[in-house]
Amino acid sequence: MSKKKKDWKTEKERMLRLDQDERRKEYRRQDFVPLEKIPSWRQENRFNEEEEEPELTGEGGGLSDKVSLYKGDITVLEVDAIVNAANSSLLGGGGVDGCIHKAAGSCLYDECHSLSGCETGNAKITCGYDLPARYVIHTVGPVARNQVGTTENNDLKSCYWNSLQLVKEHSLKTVAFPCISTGIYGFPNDPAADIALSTVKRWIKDNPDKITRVIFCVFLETDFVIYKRKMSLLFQDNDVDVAETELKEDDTPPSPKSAAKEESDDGNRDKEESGDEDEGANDAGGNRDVEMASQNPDENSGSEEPTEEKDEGGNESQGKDKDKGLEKNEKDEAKSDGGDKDDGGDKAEAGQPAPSKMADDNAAAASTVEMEDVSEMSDAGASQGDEMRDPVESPERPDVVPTASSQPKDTEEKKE
Ligand SMILES: NC(=O)c1ccc[n+]([C@H]2O[C@H](COP(=O)([O-])OP(=O)(O)OC[C@H]3O[C@@H](n4cnc5c(N)ncnc54)[C@H](O)[C@@H]3O)[C@@H](O)[C@H]2O)c1
Repeated sequence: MSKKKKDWKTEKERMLRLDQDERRKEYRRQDFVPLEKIPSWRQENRFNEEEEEPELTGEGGGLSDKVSLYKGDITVLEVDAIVNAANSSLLGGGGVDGCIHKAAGSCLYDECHSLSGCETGNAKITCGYDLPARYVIHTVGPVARNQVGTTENNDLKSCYWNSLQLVKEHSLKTVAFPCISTGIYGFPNDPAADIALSTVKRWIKDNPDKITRVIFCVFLETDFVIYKRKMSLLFQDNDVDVAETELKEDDTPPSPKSAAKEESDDGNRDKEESGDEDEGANDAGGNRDVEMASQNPDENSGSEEPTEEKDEGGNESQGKDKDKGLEKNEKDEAKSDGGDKDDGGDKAEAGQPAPSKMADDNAAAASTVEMEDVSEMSDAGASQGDEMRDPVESPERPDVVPTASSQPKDTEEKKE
C-alpha cells in the first residue's frame, strides 16, 4: 500500500506545534546531533588550552560563545534552522541541497515549489519537516566559477546576512550554515570563508541578544582548516577586539546592487547557471525521492523592512532591497571608521529571477539523475576532530579579495 502523500501546509502546522521530544520521534535519522554536543568556539579552545570556564559576558556570552565550527553533515544538526545552498528554482538539486531535500522528505519540495524560486543573494524559509532542524532557510549563492568580483562578493554577503535576518524575524536562536557557493558554484574557499565569518561576526555584533549560536558547518577538510585558522583570529576573545589585520575582513554588511546592474548580471548569470546546471550537474529536483550522490567527503567532492514580497504560499522572502537597517549600518560604519563605503549605489530590486532564468533553472532542476543514498554518510564533528579526506583540491584562487536586508515578518508561526 503506497504511503498517502502528506499536504505540506497541514504537515507544517503540525510539525511546528510539536515539542522537542515529540519531534525527535519523527526525525528521519536518529543519529542527530543536539546543540549541547556542539561546543562553542570558546569552549573548543578552552578545552584545548585547559582554561577555566569563563563567566558568560552579556546576553548569552560574547562572540566566541556564539559561534561554533562543526565538520560533517548539516542534515543531522538539531538546531532551529539549517541553511541550504540552493539554486534559484528552489526545487532541489545535488550537493548539500540534495542532502537536505532527501533528509527532509517530499513536503520540503512541495513547500519550496510554492515559493516561486529565489533570487541570488536572497533567502526564504520553510519548515524542516523530517529534519532535526525545525526550519530550513534556502539561500542562493553566486555562481562564481573562480571569477569573483564585487557582485559575487556582495551576493555571498547577502546570503549570510539575509539568512540571519530571517533567523531574527522568526525568533530563532540557533542556525547552521554550509559553505555557500564553494561547491558546484565554484566560489573559492578561502575568500568565501572571509565573507562568511566577517558577515556573521558583524551581524552578531549588531544583534547580540538575538542569537545563541551560529554554526559554521564545513564538510571538506580544506574548509575545516581554513575556518579553524580564520576563526582563531576573528573570534579570539569575547572582550578583546581582535586586530583583524590578518584577515582580509570586509565587515560592511552587504550593499544592495542597482537593479540595472543586477539585470545585466542576471543575464550573465543565467548563462552561467544554466551552463552550470547543464554541465552534467546532477540536479534532481524534478524527481522528489531521487537518491542523492553520496556526500560523504571520503567519496565525493564535491533588516529594516524591505519591500514585502509574497508568493502564492503567502510566504515572504528576504530580499536584497536597500534595507534601512543595512543603510544605517553602512552610514554608521562610514561615520565611525571614515572608510569609503561602497554603498552599492542604487536600490536593488527585490523580486523573482527573470522568467527566462526561472525556466533555465527549472529545466536544470527537472533533470533527474540516479544518485546514491546519502544515509550512510559519515558525520564526524569538528569537536571530535575526525579526519575526513579532502578529495577536492581548492581551485586556483583569484587574488580578488571579496571585499542584504531585514526580513519582512514571515506569515509562518513563530517558534514556540
Ligand atoms: N555539488 C553537486 O554535485 C551539485 C549538483 C547540482 C546542484 N547542486 C547544488 O549546487 C548548487 C549550489 O552550489 P553550491 O556550491 O552553493 O552548493 P554545493 O555544491 O552543495 O556545495 C556547498 C558546500 O556544501 C558542502 N556540502 C555538501 N554536502 C553537505 C552536507 N550534507 N552537509 C554540509 N555541507 C555539505 C560542499 O562540500 C560544499 O562545501 C545548487 O544548484 C544546488 O542544487 C550541487
